[in-house]
Amino acid sequence: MKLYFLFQAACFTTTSISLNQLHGAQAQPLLVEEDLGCLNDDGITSDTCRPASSTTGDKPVGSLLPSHLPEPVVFTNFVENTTVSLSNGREVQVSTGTVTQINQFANSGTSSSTINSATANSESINLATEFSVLPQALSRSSVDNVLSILQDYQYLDEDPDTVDGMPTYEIFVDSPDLYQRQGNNKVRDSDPNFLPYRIQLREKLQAILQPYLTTVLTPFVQQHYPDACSNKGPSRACTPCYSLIRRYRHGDRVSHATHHDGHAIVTVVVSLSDYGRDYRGGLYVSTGFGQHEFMALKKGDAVVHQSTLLHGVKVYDKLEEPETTQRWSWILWYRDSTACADYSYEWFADCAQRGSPLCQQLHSTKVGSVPGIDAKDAYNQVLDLNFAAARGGAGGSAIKVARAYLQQLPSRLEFDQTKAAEFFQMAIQSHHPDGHYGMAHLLLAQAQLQQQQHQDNMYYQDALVVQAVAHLESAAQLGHVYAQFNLGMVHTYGYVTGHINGTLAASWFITSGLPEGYYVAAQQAKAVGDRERYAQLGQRAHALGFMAPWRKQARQHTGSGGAAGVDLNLPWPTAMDGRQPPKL
Ligand SMILES: O=C(O)CCC(=O)C(=O)O
Ligand SMILES: [Fe+2]
Repeated sequence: MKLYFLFQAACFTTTSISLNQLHGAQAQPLLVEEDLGCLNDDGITSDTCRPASSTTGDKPVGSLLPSHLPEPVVFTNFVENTTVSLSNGREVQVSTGTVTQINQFANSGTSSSTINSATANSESINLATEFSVLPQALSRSSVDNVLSILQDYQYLDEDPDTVDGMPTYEIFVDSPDLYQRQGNNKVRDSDPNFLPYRIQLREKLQAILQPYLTTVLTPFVQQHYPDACSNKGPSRACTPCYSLIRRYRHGDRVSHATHHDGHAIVTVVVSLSDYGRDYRGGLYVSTGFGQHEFMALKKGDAVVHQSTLLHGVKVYDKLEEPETTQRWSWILWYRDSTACADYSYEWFADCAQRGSPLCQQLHSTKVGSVPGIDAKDAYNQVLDLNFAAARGGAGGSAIKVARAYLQQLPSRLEFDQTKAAEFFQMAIQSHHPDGHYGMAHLLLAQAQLQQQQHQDNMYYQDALVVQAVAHLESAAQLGHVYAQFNLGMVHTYGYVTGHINGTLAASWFITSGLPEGYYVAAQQAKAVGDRERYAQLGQRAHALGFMAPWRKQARQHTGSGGAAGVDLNLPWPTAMDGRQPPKL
């Protein structure tokens, strides 16, 4: 049953920014088209509505367990295996994989009328992208030599990552501004206590790695992407401007949220660890329906891709000796300039013009740096590009437009919750988990508002809350860590189910892998007197940046993965016992 309900405009004094934005004086009625089964037409929960009858798929809402999350699936869609001769006479084995993003509403045209009207002008949808795997691009002995240099190095960088705002645990081997990082976050590169050793370390690493760059990886990149990398003249040849090594390890960083490498015309990732033996999971590509499929990379295998590949990292513990799980990777970000100048404003301009939604999404992040562009022009282009991209099925752009309508991102768009919900729904159709998270936020804010109006403590099982939790469960299944964290809140406070389940809550908090998740789980362990678990979880929270002076701000910049404007603290109505989740 399709029902419409309104967000009522009201003024509340509240410290929550999101609530101010949702309920401020400028709030308009929000028309959300949702299958909200048990709501009356005026948006009030009917007495007969109970969450037991509410389901996501065939499971009651509130029943999703971390163990239901998909086990790591290995990517197998390789369409070609060939031997490529490089211009220097070397031969390399290459397997080509393809990934197609699938957008249901854009393809079928049968979904809701609001969405169709938003996409009426969408043209052909082409979100396919490919990548190459070069098995054994580095010899195992070279990899072992690299690892022996780094294995015991205790002082990797710990600055906040631009994708997920957690400590990077990486070290740059090379970059155009390696030793001019004063004022930025790579503090150890300008600290005399660390610098002399780092210089030596880099020399040793370069001695091993540079020959592979010169003879295998860069020739392959230049040959494989002629238009991007070799046809623009000698000074515009693709060059490995950034070279860094990153560590993932049980107990500290084990993930890197889903993202596009918009800053690299080509990326090469070389695994320095063995899939299966050292770790499970690892580097994944995000496939058609938003699932993650993992590259079963062995030591020395390289993956080569461009910015259009949606990817991330999630390292799962080994089944045996899980505490020894680790994965190291060598990452190269190429630019199309031998001087490492930034021409990224050119990279996606043409394909964006030709109507590729992904290029439009990526180009929208670059227009501000087009030489000579004035601020107003740039602003309008960013908006147009994101609208076009969203309508073409690029979920990341749909999310940005939605957040702009909520004024969670700077924008001159009028505050409009109906539009925001429409674009969140579009993102959902593109299998972007942030669409679900955004809907959950809107629904909870609505529930919180109604609760305040009605002075009613029964909102923990309100249909709005049920629907929000259903969205959180959908997002959690797609790997959304903020949603997983908030499922921890659901079971800590008994939302929807009416049962407090501390064990399940802790399990969700830990599954999120967020420092805040480990912190709350640590507090729960402390509350039940489990000192050992408290210490262990607290240590993990600390290793991921909890309490670091930059963490909160980094979280605001990165959201759950590289895009600002999403809050970990959802506007929960008060729970059945009158408590409310803390704001972290
Ligand atoms: O560590 C990896 O395998 C890849 C990391 C990554 O995607 C990145 O740093 O952009
Ligand atoms: Fe990446």
